[in-house]
Amino acid sequence: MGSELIYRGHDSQLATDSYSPKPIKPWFAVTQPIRYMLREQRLVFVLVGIAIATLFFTVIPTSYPASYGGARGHVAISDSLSYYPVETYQRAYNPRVGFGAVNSGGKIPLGLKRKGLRIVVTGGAGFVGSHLVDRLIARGDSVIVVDNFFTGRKENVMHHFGNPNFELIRHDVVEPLLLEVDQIYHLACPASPVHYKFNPVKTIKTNVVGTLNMLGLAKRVGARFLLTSTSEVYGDPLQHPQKETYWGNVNPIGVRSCYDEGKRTAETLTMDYHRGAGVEVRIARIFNTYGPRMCIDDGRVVSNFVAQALRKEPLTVYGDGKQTRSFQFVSDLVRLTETI
Ligand SMILES: O=c1ccn([C@@H]2O[C@H](COP(=O)(O)OP(=O)(O)O[C@H]3OC[C@@H](O)[C@H](O)[C@H]3O)[C@@H](O)[C@H]2O)c(=O)[nH]1
Repeated sequence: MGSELIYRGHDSQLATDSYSPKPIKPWFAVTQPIRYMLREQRLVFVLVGIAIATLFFTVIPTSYPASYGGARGHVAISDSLSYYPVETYQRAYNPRVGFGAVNSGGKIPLGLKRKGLRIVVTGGAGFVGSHLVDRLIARGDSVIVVDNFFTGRKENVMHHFGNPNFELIRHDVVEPLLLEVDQIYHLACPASPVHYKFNPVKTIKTNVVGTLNMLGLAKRVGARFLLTSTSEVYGDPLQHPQKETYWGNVNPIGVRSCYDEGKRTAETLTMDYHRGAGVEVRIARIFNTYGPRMCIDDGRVVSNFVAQALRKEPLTVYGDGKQTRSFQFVSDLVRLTETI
């Protein structure tokens, strides 16, 4: 039995001896693809192709609308909305900057969508604010509404509840607030004379302290800031229609001055943050606006007249009835506010 085992061992040795491994590839087989690339200037063509592709994706601007990019231009807008065409403050580098440079340099390859902005809208549950929120969400941005619900209503923004791009915060802008955002639309303040005269000290505090807080936030996070001001900065104007260069005729101690002077101070603060701290700003002087979601008890002339007409009551004209106003529909206002 033992010899048999020895014999088998010989067999297996023989089998091992007869094994012939694969011959190792010669060196030229490894270098063959490289030689192939080097022949007939193929490598040159590959490098030129890479260079063209790089140039195409980095230098050629994409086809975004002009309203989203580039430096500030003078936008043609109606008499009912005015603003200061302040120069764009160009930051050295910020991948999440606002309208001014969101797509500068055409860095977004073709076929990719614009990245949505993070925007806070103060007073976003109000009449004008809620329409602006609708617009911003429709174009793909993420919106945080900040509202104390003094005149704003949850019903105005309820249709966005459950949308991941929408958040609602009950907050009064006279208290500081820290949010990481790209843009700030600062609308928070009662706008109807009936409402802003209800608590005049609170009105001027909202306009001064509230605007200071929001400008401080804009400076801190590098956000673009838009102030909704008012035609009332012209006071009892001596020029008709009022040009942006007109400085107004305002009574500093009148019953409307909490709003008029409050908004004038808010404009001053806005320009000082722009000049002194380089915050990118816009100011929209909004005239008398009407449209859906306006409260029936808003107190302004359009809602008052509509309510009285529906009740078949005579329309009440205050004073001598010779006063004039510029009126605009809310969707026109929102479209223009978004553009500037
Ligand atoms: O029932 C009314 C209400 C108002 N009026 C008159 O209609 C004119 C318009 O008054 P409104 O109350 O609608 O408001 P105003 O135009 O004075 O200001 C409004 O427009 C500009 C916005 O920026 C302000 O926020 C807003 O208050 C005023 O002369 C007012 O006296 C009436 O004759 N009857």
